[in-house]
Amino acid sequence: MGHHLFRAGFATFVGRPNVGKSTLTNALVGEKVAITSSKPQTTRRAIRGVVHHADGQLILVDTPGVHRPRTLLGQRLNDVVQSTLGDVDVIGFCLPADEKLGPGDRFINEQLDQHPKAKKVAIVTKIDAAPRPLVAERLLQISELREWETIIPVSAQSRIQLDLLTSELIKLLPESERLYPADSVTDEGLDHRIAELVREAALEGVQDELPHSLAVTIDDLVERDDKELVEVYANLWVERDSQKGIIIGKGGERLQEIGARARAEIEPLVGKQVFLSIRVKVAKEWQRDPKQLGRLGF
Ligand SMILES: Nc1nc2c(ncn2[C@@H]2O[C@H](COP(=O)(O)OP(=O)(O)OP(=O)(O)O)[C@@H](O)[C@H]2O)c(=O)[nH]1
Repeated sequence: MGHHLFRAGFATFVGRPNVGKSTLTNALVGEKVAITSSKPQTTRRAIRGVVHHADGQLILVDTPGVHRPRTLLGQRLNDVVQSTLGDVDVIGFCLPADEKLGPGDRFINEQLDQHPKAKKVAIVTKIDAAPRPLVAERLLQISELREWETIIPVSAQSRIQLDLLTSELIKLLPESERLYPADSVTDEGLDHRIAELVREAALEGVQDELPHSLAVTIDDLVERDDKELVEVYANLWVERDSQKGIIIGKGGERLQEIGARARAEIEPLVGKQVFLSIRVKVAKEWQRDPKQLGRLGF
């Protein structure tokens, strides 16, 4: 083979909550957490990860779940989604193999019409969780939604067709030199990564109602000169006093568990020992209040 085209560009995954976007992103990027200080001038978007491939560089951009907004938070998230979608080379619409096409999917599909420049790929997720005939039926239904560049069935969990997905996505990117150095995986801010890890730790094992009412902010990150230690001061926001009780637990037991779990994830990330302080605070009805939302970074 002679001349070898290199491609690079941006893609984002959209889809209803829980269809497997995060799992797929992590599976493609290959590392859950990796930090690099390099920041190309090409983008201000939230980079979730960079997939390096012989033929190109696929930069995955984060989008919060597109859904029908019920609260102000939902509305804000949708605005973020819209501005991200206007900006990427490829949109991967994730639809789970093990669930029927629903009004939520059709709503998102209609939203995609507003972004004619982006190439659209249907990604059928979780094919390990559905019998073959059902996957086939789903593929047919999805093919009727619109003219896709391609439709690719995958399983992030069982690592089925992930390489194919990567190379198909790269084929749709513009010809370009590398946009990121070859060793970078993600450049998301350290504060943000840490906040996410605290949030994940807090969500482990809690019941349905709570997750949407949780937000984490980082007040301060202090790198100590006198020892190999980073001090992290985090706030964990809930909406109601009752939720505060649930998070803290009897005698503070749950909060301690959350801290220990989060610390175990943060330490490899910063490469040092971590002192983690988590304060649980109540921001009443924060999902509906613009001032609070601003403060929590939405
Ligand atoms: N069987 C199976 N389950 C999967 C697969 N990928 C993800 N899941 C599960 O589906 C659930 C949702 O996955 P996420 O990756 O969090 O979904 P998401 O679309 O990022 O969800 P939001 O963050 O709410 O938008 C989790 O319980 C995953 O373990 C897969 O390939 N196969």
